[in-house]
Amino acid sequence: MGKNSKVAIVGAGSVGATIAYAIMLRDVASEIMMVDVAPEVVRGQVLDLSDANMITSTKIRGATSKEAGQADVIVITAGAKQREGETRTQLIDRNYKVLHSVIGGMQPINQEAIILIVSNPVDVLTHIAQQLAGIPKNQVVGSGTFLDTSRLRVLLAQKLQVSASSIHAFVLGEHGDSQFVAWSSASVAGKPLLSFPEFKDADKNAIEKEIANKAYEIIKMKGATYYGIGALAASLVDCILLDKREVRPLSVYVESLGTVLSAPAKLGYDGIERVIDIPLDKEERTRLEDSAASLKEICAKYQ
Ligand SMILES: NC(=O)C1=CN([C@@H]2O[C@H](COP(=O)(O)OP(=O)(O)OC[C@H]3O[C@@H](n4cnc5c(N)ncnc54)[C@H](O)[C@@H]3O)[C@@H](O)[C@H]2O)C=CC1
Ligand SMILES: CC(=O)C(=O)O
Repeated sequence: MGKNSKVAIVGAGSVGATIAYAIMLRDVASEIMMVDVAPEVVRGQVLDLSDANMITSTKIRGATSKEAGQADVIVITAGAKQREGETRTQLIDRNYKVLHSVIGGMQPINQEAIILIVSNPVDVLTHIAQQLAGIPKNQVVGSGTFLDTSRLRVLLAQKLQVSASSIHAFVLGEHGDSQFVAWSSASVAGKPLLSFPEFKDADKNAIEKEIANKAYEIIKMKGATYYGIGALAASLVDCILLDKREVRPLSVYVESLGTVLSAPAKLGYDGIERVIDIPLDKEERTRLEDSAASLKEICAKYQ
């Protein structure tokens, strides 16, 4: 743990609190500051989370937006969540306003900070945050399709009976309905995934649908998703604070497509240090371009 590794979490709802909890259990931050427009929620979450302080050194407290703007890592989870059947992009009008007020309230933001956007629609909000934050673009990143990729690897791991971390496969594009699986580059130990006998008759479309629908399914059953993103976002915070340079599918600006969407990117202390141009076949390239076009159309309304 760094001596002064301060994390701010703006939005102390289910996702914000779960990320805070996962960061505390990893013991990688010296302090977590929680911020929300609802002061009672912050007080309640801080009291509850502080009960874990016997087994973690990460201190937790409520803070102002200005204090949050001076953190090393600022995680934004503020805003509306999907209701049953609602898409992520349908949240844009509400969450654009929230993002505007969150970023405005933190100004001037620490020039060295890394901002991690989690609120949805995450790719569009990351693009907007890159324009509003006043810090270099590569220091503003979204959690993107990291969650979908985890869902995919867990499912593939069950089919292959290997650990999910031994599978190299990415969900790319939008963290949303136009996402796709980069099957042509998926592998285990360098062997193409689709050449394994377990995948000989696999219905790739059905797997893609299952991954893309998982959030809708969970929301239908319990109203929200937060454990998966909590664990994964905490691992991204860890990756930044410890300069791990892991390659993760994150919402980043892709120069060749002129927009923000998920691509494999190297994440470390300085934020996004490199975006990797993953090999895609013709169909996957078309799906990436289609995903970019749909995101650009939404972003254009908020320039
Ligand atoms: N990127 C991803 O993979 C995932 C993203 N999400 C997204 O995370 C967001 C949060 O979801 P939940 O925590 O379940 O919602 P929630 O309703 O439990 O919490 C949202 C919190 O944001 C706060 N808030 C609203 N406006 C604010 C402002 N201007 N400043 C500070 N706080 C403000 C609310 O008071 C509330 O406490 C949603 O947009 C959801 O779609 C959720 C799961 C996965
Ligand atoms: C809500 C959301 O974005 C997810 O669980 O994928």
